[in-house]
Amino acid sequence: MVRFENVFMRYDGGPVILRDVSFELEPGSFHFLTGGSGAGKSTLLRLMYLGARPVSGRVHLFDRDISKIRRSERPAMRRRVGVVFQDFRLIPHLSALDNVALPLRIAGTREALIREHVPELLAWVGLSGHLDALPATLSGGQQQRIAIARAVIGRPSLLLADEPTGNVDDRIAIRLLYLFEELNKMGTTVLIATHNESLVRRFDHPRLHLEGARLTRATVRGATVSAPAGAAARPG
Ligand SMILES: Nc1ncnc2c1ncn2[C@@H]1O[C@H](COP(=O)(O)OP(=O)(O)OP(=O)(O)O)[C@@H](O)[C@H]1O
Repeated sequence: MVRFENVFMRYDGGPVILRDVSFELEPGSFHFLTGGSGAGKSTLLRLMYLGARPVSGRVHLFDRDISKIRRSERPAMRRRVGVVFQDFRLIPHLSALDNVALPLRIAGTREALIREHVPELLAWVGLSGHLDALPATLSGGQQQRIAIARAVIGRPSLLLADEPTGNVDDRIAIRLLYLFEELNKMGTTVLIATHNESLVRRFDHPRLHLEGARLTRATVRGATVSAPAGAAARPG
């Protein structure tokens, strides 16, 4: 689904953000991505949704080396990836319903289906009373839930969520995690970047952890940190 091989990443000659990072996300897997503020979590996600290229090393998405994907192919590949951005990136002049409906409309889904499924999902995330609201009239937590609904509505092959519960209380955070788990059960590969340790410990999924520009893979419930995640994949 996603494979990093010896990836180095820095911005414009700045400090190294990712150093020799190698790992693989198997299809259908569910991982948390943890690390302190500035550890490079968003950068790692950016490389996966074709928002950046590594300085060296290779990133494979859906079995394609991202450096070899033609510009014309990018929109189709991006459509297979649902992204919850840390800053939401909602379209300000569209209602909650229309923001969430957007990926379906782009994919040509029938309007009748959109009118059925989008309100259902918005109700699940607790926004049934806000279908026609513009993002600016909603709280940060409500906007975040629209962003999540938009990312999952098309049942993407890969879901990348950057701090998706950063603006909601624990009760809603757990409910959103259940939503991601449901999506995962239907086949979506999920990677969630988060600072929320209690959430990581509550849900039984392995974690990838960034520290000092290196990636490690931890076992269930984040109990022990083992060898670098890519160790097995490296030659020699
Ligand atoms: N577009 C950019 N240009 C230059 N530097 C950047 C850019 N994006 C991120 N950085 C820098 O890269 C480093 C890693 O940032 P990144 O956002 O990936 O970390 P993070 O782990 O997601 O942090 P947080 O948890 O605070 O969101 C930081 O030092 C940041 O300032």
